[in-house]
Order: sequence, then structure tokens, then C-alpha cells
Amino acid sequence: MNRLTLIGMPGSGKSALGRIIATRLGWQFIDTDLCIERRFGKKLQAVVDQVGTEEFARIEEETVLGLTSEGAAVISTGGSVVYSEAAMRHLASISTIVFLDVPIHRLHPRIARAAPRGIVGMGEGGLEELYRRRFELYHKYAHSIVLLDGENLQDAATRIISQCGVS
Ligand SMILES: Nc1ncnc2c1ncn2[C@@H]1O[C@H](COP(=O)(O)OP(=O)(O)OP(=O)(O)O)[C@@H](O)[C@H]1O
Ligand SMILES: O=C(O)C1=C[C@@H](O)[C@@H](O)[C@H](O)C1
Ligand SMILES: [Mg+2]
Repeated sequence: MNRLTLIGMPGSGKSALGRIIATRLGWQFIDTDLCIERRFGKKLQAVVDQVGTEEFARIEEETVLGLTSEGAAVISTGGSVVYSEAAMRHLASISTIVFLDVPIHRLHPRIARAAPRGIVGMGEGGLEELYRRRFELYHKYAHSIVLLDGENLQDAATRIISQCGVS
């Protein structure tokens, strides 16, 4: 399979690593968050603010269902894509799905540094509770799980490429 889909928590590195992996392999890079920004002509936070997280999840699903199986590509998803069974079934049919499993203490500072935007399903339990709830879904849909704990971006990309056997 010459298509990889990266799933995982916000801040796990799906976008940053997806871009690096795609460049290294000479594959197309598709980031569904960027697709949504392009479609709406505004930053993701403005889209989420405008439509709310529930509608955002629907738009995300629609965006994923619009992806085709043409050409080699790395697909970086939004962290909430696993809430859509239809989106995940589609991704499984066109790509190898890789869960980037990053310990929560590494996610906190990355999310704090990023531009603020809605996180789907974020409740009072914060990131910890979200991680617990999503963990099961990320596992359910992953063809492959890559544990990342402290590697820099280049080393993390190398690990993913080698573990997934793509070149
Ligand atoms: N292994 C890593 N080492 C150092 N920095 C990292 C690593 N992984 C991610 N980062 C940094 O953390 C930040 C968040 O990463 P990124 O935007 O790729 O996460 P994401 O999984 O795409 O999140 P989201 O679901 O919000 O789109 C970026 O600044 C990125 O460079
Ligand atoms: O994990 C999430 O709930 C999200 C992650 C981002 O990539 C965006 O898709 C959006 O902010 C929702
Ligand atoms: Mg991203």
C-alpha cells in the first residue's frame, strides 16, 4: 500500500511528521485540517468557532470521504476523525492507518504552544480523559501503532517509515 494515514491525539505530530514522511518518500502530503481551511478560506479555529465542534466533526467526515485512492500519499487527519466510523472505514480502504501513540505529558506543552482551537469532545476531564476515551478508538482503527516518546521529528519519521515498511 502506498498510502499512509496518521491518526492520534492533537499534538501527537500527525501534521509535522506527515509532511516530513511525504517529502522523504516523494509522496503527496494531504492534511485534512488544511483541506478544511482551504475550503472555508479561514484558519481552523475560525471554522470551529463559526460552526461548532459537532458540525466540525461532520465537515471532517465529509472531507475524509472525499479523499480518493489516487497516487501515493501521506494523509494527516484531525485528532477527532476516529469519531466517524464511515470516515475510518473509508481511510482503511484506501490506506494503512497508523496510530501515533504519544504519552500525554508530551502533548500538553505542544498543545499549549499551538494556535488555540476547538478540540472535539473535550470536557471537564481535560486532555487526560479525552486520551482515555479516544485511546480505544485509535486502537480499534489502527493497522499499526507507533509509540513515540521523546524522539525528535526526524527520528520519529524514520521510525514510522521503517515500522510501516514503506519506501
Ligand atoms: N516528535 C516531536 N518532536 C518535537 N516536536 C514535535 C514532535 N511531534 C510534534 N512536534 C511538534 O508539536 C507541535 C504539534 O504537532 P502537530 O501539529 O504535527 O500535531 P498534530 O498531531 O497534527 O495535531 P492536531 O491534531 O492538532 O492537528 C508542532 O509544533 C510539532 O512540530
Ligand atoms: O483532536 C481534535 O479534536 C481536533 C484536532 C485538530 O487537528 C482539528 O481537527 C480540530 O481542532 C479538532
Ligand atoms: Mg495536524
